[in-house]
Order: sequence, then structure tokens, then C-alpha cells
Amino acid sequence: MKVTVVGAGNVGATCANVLAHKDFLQEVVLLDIKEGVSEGKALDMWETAPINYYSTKLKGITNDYAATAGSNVVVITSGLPRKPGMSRDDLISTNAAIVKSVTANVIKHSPDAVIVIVSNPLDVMTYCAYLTAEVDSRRVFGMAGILDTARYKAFLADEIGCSPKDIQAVLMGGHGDTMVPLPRYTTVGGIPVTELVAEDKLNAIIERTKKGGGEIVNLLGTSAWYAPGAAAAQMVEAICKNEKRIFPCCAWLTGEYGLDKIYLGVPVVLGEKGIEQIIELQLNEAEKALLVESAQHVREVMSVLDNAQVPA
Ligand SMILES: NC(=O)C1=CN([C@@H]2O[C@H](COP(=O)(O)OP(=O)(O)OC[C@H]3O[C@@H](n4cnc5c(N)ncnc54)[C@H](O)[C@@H]3O)[C@@H](O)[C@H]2O)C=CC1
Ligand SMILES: O=C([O-])CC(=O)C(=O)O
Repeated sequence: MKVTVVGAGNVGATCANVLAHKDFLQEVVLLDIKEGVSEGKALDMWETAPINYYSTKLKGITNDYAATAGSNVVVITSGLPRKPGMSRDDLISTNAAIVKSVTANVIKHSPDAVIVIVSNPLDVMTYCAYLTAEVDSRRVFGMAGILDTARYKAFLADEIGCSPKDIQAVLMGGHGDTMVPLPRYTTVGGIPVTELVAEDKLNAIIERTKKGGGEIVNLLGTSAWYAPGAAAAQMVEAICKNEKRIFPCCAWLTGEYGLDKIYLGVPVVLGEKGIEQIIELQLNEAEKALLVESAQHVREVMSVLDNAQVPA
């Protein structure tokens, strides 16, 4: 199995590094537009193989898509990250042009690849890649929900004083401040979270989760990479190993949850074909209203893309 990661910046390099350490792939190709960056990072990672005992070969490439040919999965992380004071949506015009040209190159050389988008604004960049790739939507989807639920679980683990391993949770909606963490679908070692965390504390954790990306941006001056890179790698693993894992992913909806023709975070079954099933939860009225509000926000950003003349 061969995986390409486009963008050898913070998230892309972390994703490639995590994938290599998992040691289930033959090759990871890391591609960037900046001369030497992917070559240098791939070489540095490869030099950890004898220390950390893995065999996955790493190859760094500057903008030569022929080297990505025949990839089973391609992760697209190329694009600008935000700085303090910016929203993810502010990145749209620059990143849409990048995602569009990268997707066209990727699909030309790996027409059967499953494509995982990471670039922001996530839901709309995934839509942009889907429009460009012109393949089945089950093969083009985005990473956000695993990251957002990981933040939610990490904050809950701190509050409860338990292992994050024991927390299960569902979070839906767009990858932004309107995301919808779902306490009704959150359990800790099988116990409903509401039996362990007081309502005010739970609400504070939900609010912190929604702004979790911004919290890191304010600390670092750029956005997160360890958790995003690990989250994208977890998706790649589920696809390559045909694991049928259930994850929240940014998927193309065609009527599910009453929403049509929109990319939005929903629980899915992930396997070798990409999104093999979209799971429809029986949301209550309050949860549905939050999801619709989130979808409305994503549609507003989608319309910016639809109305823009994004250069190839
Ligand atoms: N979906 C999510 O949950 C998350 C999304 N992100 C997004 O991921 C993207 C990458 O973030 P970072 O890695 O921190 O940024 P970064 O600046 O460290 O890396 C981006 C890389 O993309 C490369 N690049 C730019 N144009 C390219 C092109 N046409 N072809 C190939 N490579 C190109 C740059 O040279 C750079 O190395 C940003 O848009 C960020 O907002 C970041 C974290 C989480
Ligand atoms: O906050 C950002 O800009 C990057 C991102 O999507 C995240 O870390 O959730």
C-alpha cells in the first residue's frame, strides 16, 4: 500500500511520521511545492526507522506528481494555516486555489485513490476537491471530526480524572465554532457522561471544544499539528486496513439528516472504499437545530467558493 501526503508542513509531516511509525504501509510519499522541504523531512524521518523499528519507506518529492502515481490514499494538507485573529474561513481564496490544483494533479496520477482533505476551511475545501476530482463522493472526504472529538475527549478526561481511552463520543457539523458535540452520545467506560460531569462543567467543555483550534492558534501563532496529523493518519489506517471504523468525518450528504448537497461532519463507516456508510442518528429537536445552524454556516462559505473564480 502506498500513501501520498501533499504538504510537508506541520500537519503533513506529522501525518507522514505517524503513518511510518504504524509500520503497515510499503511507502509514504511526502510532496511539497517548496524545494528540499519534503526531501529533508522524509530523510530525517527515515533515519528514525532503525531507532523506532519500522520498515515503511519515506520519499520526499518537490512537486513531481509522477512519484505519487498509484497511491491508494492521498492526504491533502497543502495550504496556509491561520494566524491569531483569523478564522478558518479567511483562508478560503488562497487555499481553494491550492486544493484545486493539487487535487487535479493527484487524480491524474492516482485515479483510484481515496482522497482525505485536511486544508482549511475544511468543509469547503473538501467540497472544492470533490468538484475538481469528479469522482464518487465516497472517495473524497475530510478530516475534522476525529480531531474535534479527540479534543472533547481530552478535556473530559482531564475533568473526570480518567483515561481518554475510555471516552466514546460523537460530534457532528462543520469544522468551526458551530460544530455540534453531542453529550447525549458521550459515554465514559459505558457510563453516560451526564452522570459524571455537572451540566455547567460539561457546557464549558463543549464551548472549549468548539474553540479548540483557536486555543492552540493563540498559544502558538499558527495552528495545531500533532493531533491533526495523528487524526488524519488514523483515517488512513482505517481505509488501508479496511477496518470499518466508525468515525465522524466530513462527508457529502445527499438527504441524510434532511441536508442535501453539502459536506458536513457526520458519523461514517470507514473502509477500503472510503466512506462505506453514513450513519443517521435519531437526533432530538435541539440537536437537529444545532446541526442545521452549522450547515447554514458551511453553505455561506460554500457560496463564496461557488461564486469565486478560483484559478487552476
Ligand atoms: N482539518 C483540520 O482539522 C485541520 C486543518 N489544518 C489546515 O491544514 C493546512 C496545513 O496546515 P499546516 O501544516 O500547519 O501548515 P504549514 O504552513 O506548516 O504547511 C503547509 C504546507 O503546504 C505547502 N504548500 C502550499 N502550496 C502547495 C502546493 N500548491 N502544493 C504542495 N504543497 C503546497 C507549503 O509549502 C507548506 O509546506 C492549513 O490549511 C490548516 O488550516 C490544520 C490543522 C487541523
Ligand atoms: O484551528 C485551525 O485553524 C486549525 C484547525 O482546523 C484545528 O486545529 O482545528
